[in-house]
Order: sequence, then C-alpha cells, then structure tokens
Amino acid sequence: MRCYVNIPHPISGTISSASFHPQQFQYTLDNNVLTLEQRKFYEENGFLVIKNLVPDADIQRFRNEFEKICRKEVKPLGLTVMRDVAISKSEYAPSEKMITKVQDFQEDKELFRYCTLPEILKYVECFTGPNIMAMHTMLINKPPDSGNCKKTSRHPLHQDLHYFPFRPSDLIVCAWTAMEHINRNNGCLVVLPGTHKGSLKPHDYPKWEGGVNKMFHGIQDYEENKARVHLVMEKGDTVFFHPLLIHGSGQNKTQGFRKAISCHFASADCHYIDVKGTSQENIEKEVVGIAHKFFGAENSVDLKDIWMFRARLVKGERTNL
Ligand SMILES: CCCCCCCCCCCCCC(=O)SCCNC(=O)CCNC(=O)[C@H](O)C(C)(C)COP(=O)(O)OP(=O)(O)OC[C@H]1O[C@@H](n2cnc3c(N)ncnc32)[C@H](O)[C@@H]1OP(=O)(O)O
Ligand SMILES: Nc1ncnc2c1ncn2[C@@H]1O[C@H](COP(=O)(O)OP(=O)(O)OP(=O)(O)O)[C@@H](O)[C@H]1O
Ligand SMILES: O=C(O)CCC(=O)C(=O)O
Ligand SMILES: [Fe+2]
Ligand SMILES: [Mg+2]
Repeated sequence: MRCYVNIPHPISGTISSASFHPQQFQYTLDNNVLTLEQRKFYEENGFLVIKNLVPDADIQRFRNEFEKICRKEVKPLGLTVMRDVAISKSEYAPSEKMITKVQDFQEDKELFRYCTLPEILKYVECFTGPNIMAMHTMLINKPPDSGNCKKTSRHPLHQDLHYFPFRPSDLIVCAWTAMEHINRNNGCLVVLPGTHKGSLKPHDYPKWEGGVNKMFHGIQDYEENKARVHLVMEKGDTVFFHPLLIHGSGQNKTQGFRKAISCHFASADCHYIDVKGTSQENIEKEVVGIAHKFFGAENSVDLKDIWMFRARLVKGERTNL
C-alpha cells in the first residue's frame, strides 16, 4: 500500500544518496495515471476533481434511465427509491419530483454502466488497486428547498465510512459525477479538506427543525470555523474522495432537481469487520431494521450479508468482499 518515490533534490536536481528524500504516500497507489501534483493533492486534501471526465452522451443516458424509473416504466431489482422526508407522506404521483435519490442500481444495466466506465475505473484503480468492487451506488436528485423552506434537501456533514463495515479505509474511494452545472445555489458538495487524515467520528441525526431524511446521519462535533470548500462542478466533472473525508451538501435554492451519480468502490482485498461495540452500531441497527421489514425479522441477516449481496465486481478478481 505504501510506496516511496524519489524526489529530485530541489537545488541540485539530481538524486544522490545524500539528497534522497523519500516521500511516503499513504492514500494513493503507484501508477502512471495521476500526476505527482494530483497525487500530492489527494494525499493532502482527501479529494481530487477531474474535469470533464464523463461524456455528455453517457450523462444523458443516465438521465433518461432515471426518468424511466421515476415514471415506473422500469423497476430494477433491488433498487431503493427514496422520497424526501418533507413530502414522504404526501399524495403519490410517479414523477421525478417525488424522488430524492435512488440507491443500489447494481441490477440496472443503464445506470450501472457508470460504475464500469473505463475513464472512471482508470482513476479508481489509483486508490483501490486492480481488484475493484462497486459497493454502493446512488443517483441523487436533490429537490428544491425553496418551496417548503424546511431545508430538508441538505445533507449534513458526514464521513461515508460510517456506513461501511469493511476496511482498510484507504482502499475505498467514492466517485461522484455532476450531471449538470452544480454550485452553491443548487447545493454543491461541501468538503473539509484534510479531514481524511482523522478518525471516524460518531454520527447521529442532526437536530434540524424541518426534519431530516432517514439515515442522513451527521457528525455531532461540527467545528464552525473549520474551512469548508464548496466544489463548483460542470456536467461530467468527477470528484474522487476518501471515505473519511468530512463532506455534505447545502440546500438547493433553485427550482430544479440537482442531479449527481455516484459509486463507492473498494478493493476486493478489503475485509468485512464487525461493527458491534463501535460508533457504527447505530447505523447497523437501522439498516438491519429496514432489512427485517423487507425479509421478515425471523430471517436473520447481518450487515455483512447485505453488503456481499449487493456488491459487484467491476475489474480484476473478487477476492474477499
Ligand atoms: C442496506 C445497506 C444500506 C447502507 C446504507 C446506505 C449506505 C450509504 C453509503 C454512502 C453514504 C451515503 C450517505 C447517505 O446517503 S445516508 C442515506 C441513506 N439512506 C437510506 O439508505 C435510506 C433508504 N431509504 C429507505 O430505505 C426507504 O426509502 C425508507 C425506509 C426511508 C422509506 O421506505 P418506503 O419508501 O418504503 O416508504 P413508506 O412509504 O413505506 O414509508 C415508511 C415510513 O418511512 C417514512 N419515510 C419515507 N421516506 C422517508 C425519508 N426520506 N426520511 C424519513 N422517513 C421517511 C414514511 O413517512 C413512513 O413513516 P411512518 O408513516 O411509518 O411513520
Ligand atoms: N453551522 C452548521 N452546523 C451544522 N451543519 C452545518 C452548518 N453549516 C453548514 N452545515 C452543513 O454543511 C452543509 C453545507 O453547508 P453550506 O453552508 O454550504 O450550505 P447551506 O447552509 O445549506 O446553504 P448556504 O449556501 O445558504 O450556506 C449544510 O447543508 C449542512 O449540512
Ligand atoms: O448531496 C449529494 O449529492 C451527496 C450526498 C452524500 O454525501 C452522500 O449521499 O453520501
Ligand atoms: Fe456522503
Ligand atoms: Mg450555510
């Protein structure tokens, strides 16, 4: 996982034994895809934006398929369709306006293409190595908040590792692609650079007046003065980020539904862990509780089974996960 690169001496420009400064990389692997500058950026900040990575034609296909799902013209197996908490009890009408995100599209050929795009996997491999599993998939359709003023479209600051019962964290990466221009107005991603170097923090529901979406846990000891960086992205731009990086997204103040597609990838060489007795126990209980609703409480399923069942190999060999 760790490797050393010879950095030429800044003054002499040569590598001699006297001027040899080994550089340790912890969060990126040795290959020729990332420039040294990009590698250093990810090591330091825990995220990396690649401009214009996914072609418009692919994004259009994801959009078309999402609309078909919303209109109930297709019903992919295993898909979770989530409505915003502010409208979850309102009248049912199948339209994209009702859906805040879909998750687990591993059985939907059109959407899952995202997780197999060579241009995405090329970068993913820099973090996971050659055996790559798609662990969790989402298409987020952040609804406008302007109507209800409840700010329920916000995603509290969190670390994605809170949801994951596998390790090591450095071999996990999220790819998140903007499906349109995204800025602070429609609720872009917000990151706290460098927080991937810290540990996993306890997460719980934020105490928001307007309510909060199911399982949208956030970190509790939020430091107001910590520098937040708002990632303004164009259609097709993709950010890769570490699962310990603290991030969230702000309210959508526009009338449109802000769209992004994402996948969490992990090295197939990762291993599952037991989260009992850790800060992740609360999310495990919720996930297992929902699974019981679907499969019946008598059929005991644990978190590991749920993840193994949904995970898909996208490159290399399925070793552990
Ligand atoms: C399996 C492993 C999962 C891993 C976790 C994710 C990993 C993520 C990793 C990456 C990091 C990702 C970070 C992340 O993204 S974390 C967010 C991840 N969120 C989820 O995974 C939630 C997935 N959603 C669901 O499972 C369903 O949509 C739920 C269970 C929510 C509704 O189910 P269903 O659609 O069948 O609805 P229903 O009509 O039968 O209603 C049932 C009850 O639920 C109420 N309700 C409805 N909508 C919401 C809502 N939005 N907020 C709160 N409550 C809601 C509703 O009022 C009713 O309440 P009551 O009348 O009973 O009181
Ligand atoms: N003071 C805070 N306490 C807790 N969480 C916060 C705080 N400020 C921001 N956040 C979280 O970080 C996310 C991003 O913050 P940001 O300030 O960019 O968005 P916002 O407050 O929703 O919108 P705005 O662009 O109007 O500030 C928010 O959605 C929220 O989840
Ligand atoms: O708002 C988004 O698009 C991303 C939210 C997020 O971080 C997540 O679902 O894990
Ligand atoms: Fe997240
Ligand atoms: Mg704010």
